[in-house]
Amino acid sequence: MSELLTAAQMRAIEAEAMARGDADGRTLMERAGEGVVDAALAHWPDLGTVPLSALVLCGPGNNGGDGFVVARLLTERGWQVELFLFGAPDRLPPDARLNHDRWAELGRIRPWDDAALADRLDAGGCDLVIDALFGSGCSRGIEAIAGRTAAALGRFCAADGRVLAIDMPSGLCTDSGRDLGGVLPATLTVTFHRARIGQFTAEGSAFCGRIVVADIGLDPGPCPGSVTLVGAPGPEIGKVGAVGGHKYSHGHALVLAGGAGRTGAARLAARGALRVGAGLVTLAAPGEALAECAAHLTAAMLRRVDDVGDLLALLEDPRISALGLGPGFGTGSREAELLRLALDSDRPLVLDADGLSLLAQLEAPFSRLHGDCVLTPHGGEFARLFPDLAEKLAGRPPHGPGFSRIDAVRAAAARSGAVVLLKGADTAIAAPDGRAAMHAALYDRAAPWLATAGAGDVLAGIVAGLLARGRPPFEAASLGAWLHVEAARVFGPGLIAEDLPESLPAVFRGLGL
Ligand SMILES: NC(=O)C1=CN([C@@H]2O[C@H](COP(=O)(O)OP(=O)(O)OC[C@H]3O[C@@H](n4cnc5c(N)ncnc54)[C@H](OP(=O)(O)O)[C@@H]3O)[C@@H](O)[C@H]2O)[C@@H](O)CC1
Ligand SMILES: Nc1ncnc2c1ncn2[C@@H]1O[C@H](COP(=O)(O)OP(=O)(O)O)[C@@H](O)[C@H]1O
Ligand SMILES: [K+]
Repeated sequence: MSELLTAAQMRAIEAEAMARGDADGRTLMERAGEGVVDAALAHWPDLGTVPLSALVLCGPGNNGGDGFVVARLLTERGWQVELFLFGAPDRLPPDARLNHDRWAELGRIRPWDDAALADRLDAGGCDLVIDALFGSGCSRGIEAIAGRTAAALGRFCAADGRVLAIDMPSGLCTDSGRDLGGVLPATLTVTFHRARIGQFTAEGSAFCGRIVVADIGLDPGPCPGSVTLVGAPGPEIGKVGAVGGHKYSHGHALVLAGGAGRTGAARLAARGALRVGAGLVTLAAPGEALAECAAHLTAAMLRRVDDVGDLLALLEDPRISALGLGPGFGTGSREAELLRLALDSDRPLVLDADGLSLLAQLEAPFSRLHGDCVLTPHGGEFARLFPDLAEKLAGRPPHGPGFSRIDAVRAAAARSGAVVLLKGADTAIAAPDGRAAMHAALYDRAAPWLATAGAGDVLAGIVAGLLARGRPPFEAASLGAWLHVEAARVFGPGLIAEDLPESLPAVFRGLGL
C-alpha cells in the first residue's frame, strides 16, 4: 500500500520540513531537478549514452523553477537545451528566480510563443521535452496559453517522442485528475515524495504516461488524511491463519437472488463469495427460481425465500455472517420488503445493482444504513443515490482543485453512514470516518477486459465473502477491489465474468498462500 496526496498535503509536508530546518526550498528544488534527470535516464537508458537535445518549457511558478534546474543539469551533461519561459522573470517566486538566474548564465531564455513552440515540435529533432509549465499550482485551463503546443505534443508523443512532465502534466488537476483545459500530454511524469491522487483517477493516467516518484528527502512518515493506493494484500487474506478451523469459522454468506430467468447475477456473486474463502454460501431464491438455481449450483447451498417470513426464518441462524443483495434481484415490492429486512437485520451487508436502485426509492434511505453496509455503485447507480455529487463530478471543473472521485465517495460515505465503493478503472472507496482508498486498474495494473457483463456481480460477491469472513467493511471493499482486478489480470483478455471466481485460487497462489 502507498499514499496518494493532494497538492495542499504536499505543500504542508514541504512547509513542515522547512519549519523544522530539515531542508530549505532551494535544496528541495535542486533535489527535485536531480530526481527528474535521474528518472529520465533510468526510464530511457539510451538518453545517458551520448548528449542529446532537450526542449524545456518553464512556467511562472516553482514548477518552472524545477525546469530551470533540469535545464542546467542537462547542459552540464553536454546536452543542447532550448528553453521557453511563460511569464516575467521578475515575478518568479524566490527559489525559481534563483534557478532562473543560474540558468541565464548558461543559456538563452526565449519568451513564450505557443505557435513557435508548436512549429518547433513539429520540426522534430528533439530528443526530450520537459514540461515544467505548471505543476501543483495549476489553477485553471491552459488552452489559451498552450493550445497549439498541446496539439503538437500529442503528435510528438504519437510519433514516439519523449515528453517528461515535472510533477504533473500542465493543465491536469493534481487533486482530481481532471482536465482543467488543454492538458499537455506526457509519456513520463516524475512527481516528488509521494504520488498524487490526480495521477490515478479521472483523466490522469491518459496524460501522465508512466509515473515515477522521486525521493527529495522529506519525512517518510504517513500523512494524515492521505488516500491509500490499494496494493497487494498480505497473508491475512487467506485461510492460513485459521489452521484447524471448520467451515463455519470462515463465515457464512447469504446471497439473495431474483426471480426465474435472472438468477445468473446472484449465482456469480455466490461463486465469488465462495472462492474468496467464505466457509459456506447460501443462495436464497424464490420458489419459481429454485429449479433454475439447482441446475447450476453445486458447492453453494440453496434455500427457498419467497417473502419476508422466509428470510426472517433463515436469519434466525446466527452463523449467517454477511448478506449480499442486488445483482439480478429485481425492484418489485417483494424485493423492497426483503431489502428492508436485510437492513434491519444489522448483519454486514453488500448492496449492489438493484439493491442500490431499491435503496434510492426508500424514504430517508440513508437513515436505514449502518456502518457494516458496503454500497458498490457504478457511476449510474451512484448518480441515482447521490445526484448532487455526481453532478459535481460531471463536466470540466471551472477551476482547480477540481472535485474528485475521492471527494465524491468521502461525501457519500459521510452522508450515508456506509462504506461506498464507486466502481470503474479508478475505483474510489471511502468509509464514513473519512478513510479513503483508490484502486487503480491503470498503468501496470490495467485490465480493460474486466469491463464485461457480470463482473460487478462477482465483485459484490467477493466483498460479501470477505465480510462473511469477518473483514471490516472498508478493508473488505479495498481488498475485494484488488482481488477482483488481480483475478482479471491473472486470466487475461477473453475473460468473462464466470472466469473471475475461478481465477481467485491462482491469485492466492501468486500471493504465496
Ligand atoms: N511543494 C513541494 O514540496 C515542492 C514543489 N516543487 C515544485 O513546485 C511546484 C509547485 O509550485 P507552485 O506552487 O509555484 O505552482 P506552479 O504549478 O509552478 O504554478 C503556479 C503559478 O502558475 C500560475 N498559474 C496557474 N495556473 C495558471 C494558468 N492556467 N494560466 C496562467 N497561470 C497560471 C499561478 O498564478 P495564479 O493562479 O496565482 O494566478 C502561479 O503563478 C510543484 O508542482 C513542483 O514542481 C518542487 O520544487 C519540490 C518541492
Ligand atoms: N476500464 C476498466 N478497467 C478495469 N476495470 C473496469 C473498467 N471498467 C469497469 N471496470 C470494472 O468492471 C466492473 C463492472 O461492474 P458493473 O458496472 O457493475 O457491471 P455489471 O453490472 O455488468 O457487472 C466493476 O468492478 C468495475 O470496476
Ligand atoms: K508540469
